[in-house]
Amino acid sequence: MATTAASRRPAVASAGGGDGHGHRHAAVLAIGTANPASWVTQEEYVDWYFRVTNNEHLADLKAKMKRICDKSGIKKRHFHLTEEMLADHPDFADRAQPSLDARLDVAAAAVPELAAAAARKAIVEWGRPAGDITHLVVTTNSGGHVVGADVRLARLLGLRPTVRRTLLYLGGCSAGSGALRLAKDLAENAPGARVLVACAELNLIAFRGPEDGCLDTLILQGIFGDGAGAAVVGADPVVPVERPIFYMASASQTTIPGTEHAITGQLRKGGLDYHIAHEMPSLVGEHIAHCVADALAPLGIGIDVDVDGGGGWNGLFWAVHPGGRAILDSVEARLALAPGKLAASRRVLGEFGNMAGATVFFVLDELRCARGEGERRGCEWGVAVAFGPGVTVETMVLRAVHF
Ligand SMILES: CC(C)(COP(=O)(O)OP(=O)(O)OC[C@H]1O[C@@H](n2cnc3c(N)ncnc32)[C@H](O)[C@@H]1OP(=O)(O)O)[C@@H](O)C(=O)NCCC(=O)NCCSC(=O)CC(=O)O
Repeated sequence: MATTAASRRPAVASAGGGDGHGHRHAAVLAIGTANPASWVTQEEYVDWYFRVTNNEHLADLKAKMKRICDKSGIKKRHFHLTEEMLADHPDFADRAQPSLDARLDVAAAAVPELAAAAARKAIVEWGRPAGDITHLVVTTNSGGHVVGADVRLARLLGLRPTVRRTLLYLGGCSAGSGALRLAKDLAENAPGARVLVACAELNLIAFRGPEDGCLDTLILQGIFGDGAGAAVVGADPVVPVERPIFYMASASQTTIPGTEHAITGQLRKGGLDYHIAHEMPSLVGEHIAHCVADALAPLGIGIDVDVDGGGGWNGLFWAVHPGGRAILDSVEARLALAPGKLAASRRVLGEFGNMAGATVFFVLDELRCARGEGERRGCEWGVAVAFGPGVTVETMVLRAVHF
């Protein structure tokens, strides 16, 4: 008989967010997001991109880029990098030029500022003073400094000098989920801890003009956008001030053997040189079921994927990293998810593109606002899944407080 998450509650979970054995689960207590003010519609992007990089003569590549953008499921993307900035830094469009120093100089100020915009919203929602934050976890793919974005962010927010900081660079698109996993561990193991997690991503670190023979440049420039997300994480919420949104029942990481080649990147003189293999959508589709099943099993949630065409997966709500439209399609097809189950991920992809590690905060924010809609209705339990270099799959099992 099929056992679905909808029909069977985990034997080990208690109402207060614990595991029934005195171990308290951390909760996401607040979420904030932010984007740079300037944005380009996906419809206009191809003309914009080939014009500002002085490559309008590359007609074939332009036509291919148009096909990619048309099929991307993206409506607009926000960018810190503007046409004016590119006029001052034409070297950003040519990765043969030594532009890394200039890119890092821009990112040094812009990353903490964008992260602070998201974090301020999270702190306001949290309802307690910034000085009550005990730990700070900051992650970005757009940086390489000491003193880093964590110190600057702590200063911008007025955090205590004793706040315990962790800075994570170059974690790819799974970085935000990895940071949340770390926050969960900190919150559950340090009594009274309140962990601020922040991630800011700027496309300018990897921006480059189109090049013959490097087709993943088009993917990179065609789907990635800028954004920042933040969350406050803590166990044992102080009611009524703190209002949990999602309890974090478990968080796990899997590295898919033999896939190190699939997503690679390196900081080079011309910026972050990032490559994404064509097979990412099928790779994700192939591995998502066992990663999620492995994460659910210890909680006593079983999914029988062989019954009802795999319909058991519909008993969960889903926060899948929208790495690209084809990735969401692949997950939806493999898990036989009902239409609308990935609507939060698709809305975020549509409004902002793939914001790498920051994206998970946007998807969780969408999901908690989507109470009446198909993706959440009736589902107490759900999963957040993100993919990054490794290939890494970060899986977090969540229990929604209001469902
Ligand atoms: C790019 C797409 C929107 C295109 O849509 P479709 O696949 O439906 O359309 P399509 O097959 O006609 O593809 C349009 C054109 O793009 C080309 N194309 C597709 N994927 C490509 C890739 N990865 N590299 C190079 N070219 C690619 C196709 O060959 C085709 O060329 P032609 O038209 O000439 O035949 C989609 O494939 C997509 O969403 N891909 C997922 C992108 C991805 O891997 N994202 C993960 C980012 S990594 C991440 O999130 C984690 C991290 O970075 O850490």
